[in-house]
Amino acid sequence: MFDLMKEHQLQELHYVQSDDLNAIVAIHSTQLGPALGGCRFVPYSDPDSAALDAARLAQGMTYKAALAGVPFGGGKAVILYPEGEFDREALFKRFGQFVQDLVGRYITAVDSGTDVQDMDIIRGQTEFVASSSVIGNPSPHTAEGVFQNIRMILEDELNIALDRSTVAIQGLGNVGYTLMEKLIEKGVTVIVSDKDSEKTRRVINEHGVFVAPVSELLVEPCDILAPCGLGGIITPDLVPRLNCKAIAGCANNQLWNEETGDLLHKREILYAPDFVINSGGLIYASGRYQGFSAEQIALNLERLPKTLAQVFSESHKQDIPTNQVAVTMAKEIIEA
Ligand SMILES: NC(=O)c1ccc[n+]([C@@H]2O[C@H](COP(=O)([O-])OP(=O)(O)OC[C@H]3O[C@@H](n4cnc5c(N)ncnc54)[C@H](O)[C@@H]3O)[C@@H](O)[C@H]2O)c1
Repeated sequence: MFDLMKEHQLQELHYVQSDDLNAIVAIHSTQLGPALGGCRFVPYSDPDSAALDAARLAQGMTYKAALAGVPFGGGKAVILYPEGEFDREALFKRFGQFVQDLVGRYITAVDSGTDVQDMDIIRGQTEFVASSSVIGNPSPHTAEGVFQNIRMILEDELNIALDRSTVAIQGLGNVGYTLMEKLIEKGVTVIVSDKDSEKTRRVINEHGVFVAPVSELLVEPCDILAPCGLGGIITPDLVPRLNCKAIAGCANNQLWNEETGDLLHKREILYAPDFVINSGGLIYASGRYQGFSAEQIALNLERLPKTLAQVFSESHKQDIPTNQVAVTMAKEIIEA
């Protein structure tokens, strides 16, 4: 446990074990404000993998908040999937009490496997929750941020018009599906894939897009590969087989490790660090939590491609990988 905290520079790591709930909250930093981050509810092979995921995601949230200019730190919660039948309402009620016990050092929100109805249950137990059915789903804002960044990469970095470009999207969930719709609307050729065949059937029927097999999507020839499923999918072994010019998607922690960023840099594949481009949902949720107007939130969202352009510019200038540049920029903001 302490090794994990040291490796990911965690400020705090909280566990709860009860009949209704086994969960972990990782707080990476509260330097810029309370740690804000989603509550993930997906199956893990074992509790250690869940804790590792929470730690990595919390660290990413700190960098994301710093670069998005929001006054929050980074945290993440993971609820371990119960074996067999379970009472979802009781589980999220107990989780809400767990969040309340942290008295505001951690603020929760939706993430993979949770929805705004779950957040409403949590809200019954604590005020420290930045999502609800009234606030709505942050995912469309994440999708809009990723779309604006993809547009910037195509037009400014790759010199390719949107309607002459091809984007391959892995994962047609809350964000990936909306991103696909936005790209299609602008005339982009879209290739998609999802492990859930119901979702791919739906997009074939509704949009007639090309669906690649799950095992092939990452190596499909395209201008931009947009990972929108889970993290850790860009591995060192995959890099030599990639057929894209840039990688820009919403999934958190896309790179297997830091070295993967070096390999992408050497292959001249432009990597848009996930925590730089997927903060639209955070900007929205934190803005609503602070009582900002829709106009103010929209203005904050517009800044995202400028931040990414700054990361690319430093990476070109210093000849270092974009992931390293982005972490350095985030740390400078936090330290300042
Ligand atoms: N929702 C947000 O606002 C938001 C914000 C920031 C980051 N993210 C991150 O973006 C990613 C997607 O978020 P979401 O809310 O759309 O999740 P989601 O659970 O709604 O969708 C993920 C989709 O990806 C598919 N998938 C997973 N692995 C796959 C694979 N290997 N190949 C093909 N399909 C695969 C799943 O079947 C699912 O349809 C997650 O990593 C999440 O942490 C989301």
